[in-house]
Amino acid sequence: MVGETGGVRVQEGAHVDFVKGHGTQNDFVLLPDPGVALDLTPEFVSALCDRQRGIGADGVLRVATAGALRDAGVLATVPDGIDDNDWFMDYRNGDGSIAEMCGNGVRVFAHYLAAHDLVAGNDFVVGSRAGARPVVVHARNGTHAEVSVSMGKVVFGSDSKATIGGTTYAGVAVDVGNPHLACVVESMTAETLDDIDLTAPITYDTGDFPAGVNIELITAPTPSTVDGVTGEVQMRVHERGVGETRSCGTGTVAAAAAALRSIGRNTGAIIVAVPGGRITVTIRDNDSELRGPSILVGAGMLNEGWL
Ligand SMILES: N[C@@H](CCC[C@H](N)C(=O)O)C(=O)O
Repeated sequence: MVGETGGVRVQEGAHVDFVKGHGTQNDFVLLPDPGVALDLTPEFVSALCDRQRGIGADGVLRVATAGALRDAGVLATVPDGIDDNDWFMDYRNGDGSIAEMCGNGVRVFAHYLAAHDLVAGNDFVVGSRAGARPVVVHARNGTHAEVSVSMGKVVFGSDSKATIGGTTYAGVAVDVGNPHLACVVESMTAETLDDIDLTAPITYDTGDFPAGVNIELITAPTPSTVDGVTGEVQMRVHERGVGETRSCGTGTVAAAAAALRSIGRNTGAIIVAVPGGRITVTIRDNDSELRGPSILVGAGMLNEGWL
């Protein structure tokens, strides 16, 4: 038997719990759904993420194991490197579209798992459509955590460009499991970056990015004052499927790699300052790492028929 809760078909008698969290103010609604009872239609996800008629968020993270998602037909197969019993971040953008990976989301997801004793220890794998993402929860309580994520190898593509509100920015395609156009703008200052209108119309080369793209505008790196860190940049982002967000974890990895490349380096650590906070990204030859905060804001239950 199924009933309707907020427009979502669920087993009768079930209700829909949610948790709200954010990583550097990139915010998410987490839906614990171990039985994969929820049908995350684009209509439902976009209503839930709507800041007037829903809970409000940049994206949705369904919490279920990889095997359960496959058995329910949400995943065609479990990606390599992920076990059936691993928790899998089933990520949706605010417009309801599916994305391969979310770097801020995976930190919040890992914090939620650890805070709810759903994993043994602080060092475990989170599954994503881009593959396994090993995480370490360094310090946490039920509200705050510091989490690092191994984000895999960063792959550069071709040079490309985007036009935002009539101004064209040159950048480079960067694959961090999802697609990015990272534009390091030598002449840009923190102030001129602030002044850019990211609600203005945006065009990019759809030949380079047939599945859409996340676009980062980045200042040139300045030397860091933090020990062992190569440099610092400021970044703003326009996310595929969302619009401007106050942070994008995969975007900070793309930005750090592009910033290092702009000073002739392939590896190093960069602090990326975004409107929502600061993230440390380390780029290595065959791997990258994102380290930053997670905050679990609160929890609640969706009222039946809210949608
Ligand atoms: N905010 C995320 C990225 C979410 C996915 C992105 N919008 C896409 O469509 O690729 C992050 O923190 O990485």
